[in-house]
Amino acid sequence: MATDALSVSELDVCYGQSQVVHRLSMNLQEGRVLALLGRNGAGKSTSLNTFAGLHQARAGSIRLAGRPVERLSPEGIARAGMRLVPQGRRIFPSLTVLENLQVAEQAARANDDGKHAWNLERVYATFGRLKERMRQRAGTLSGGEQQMLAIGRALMGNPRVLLLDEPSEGLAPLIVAEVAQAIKMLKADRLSIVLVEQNFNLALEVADDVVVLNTGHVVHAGSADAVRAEPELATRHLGVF
Ligand SMILES: Nc1ncnc2c1ncn2[C@@H]1O[C@H](COP(=O)(O)OP(=O)(O)OP(=O)(O)O)[C@@H](O)[C@H]1O
Repeated sequence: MATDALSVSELDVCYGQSQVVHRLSMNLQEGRVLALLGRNGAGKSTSLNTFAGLHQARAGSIRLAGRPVERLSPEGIARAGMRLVPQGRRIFPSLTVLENLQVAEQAARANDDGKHAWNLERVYATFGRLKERMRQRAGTLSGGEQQMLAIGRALMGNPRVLLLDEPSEGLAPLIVAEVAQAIKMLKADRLSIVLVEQNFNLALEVADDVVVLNTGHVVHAGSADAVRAEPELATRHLGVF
């Protein structure tokens, strides 16, 4: 059987004495999108940040294409092929679109193996809007364009796994549809994606697999098809939908 792109096993994460993720296990197969859902405070961002090395897990393992990464630094994990697009996007607002992408490119090339599957041209081909706006300061882009730029920056590092933390946050419905399109394109490119979302409809539109967290515990895991057929499987844990 093929090795999973990302395999998380029995992960415990704490802030001080307070445990916020309990024995989280999940597997992401290559070229698939796994939606990690849950109410506010369920532990979704904490989980994603732990995968990316920003928090140390108290216990458990995180394997990227079979390789344990839970002891690596965030930079080491990024180099190994897993990139986080954080909540709030964190682009450089005073730099242009092009400069933002170039900074990401330089950081990636300083320590890679010479293979550049993603480059400026390919990012522009994927997100035409970024090409149109390449001389514009990133801080003046719309929310949706900033999200595309944040994803573009991550792609410049040639990830095999992308971690997307609430990409639709604060975006108008039309723009959310563009984000959904972008995620589908990346999936068609065989990227493997963990998507944290409050937007249930967006998540179900693009996901293959669904994991629902409630106060840091997995309360549902299964195929997105099953949730599409019976939304109640997930919605009863999500409250607001
Ligand atoms: N730096 C921190 N120190 C202490 N507790 C934290 C910290 N960050 C988050 N928490 C707590 O950990 C729990 C999980 O938070 P987390 O941000 O992972 O949830 P989430 O599911 O991503 O929710 P949201 O959608 O609101 O971002 C919450 O109870 C939160 O208050």
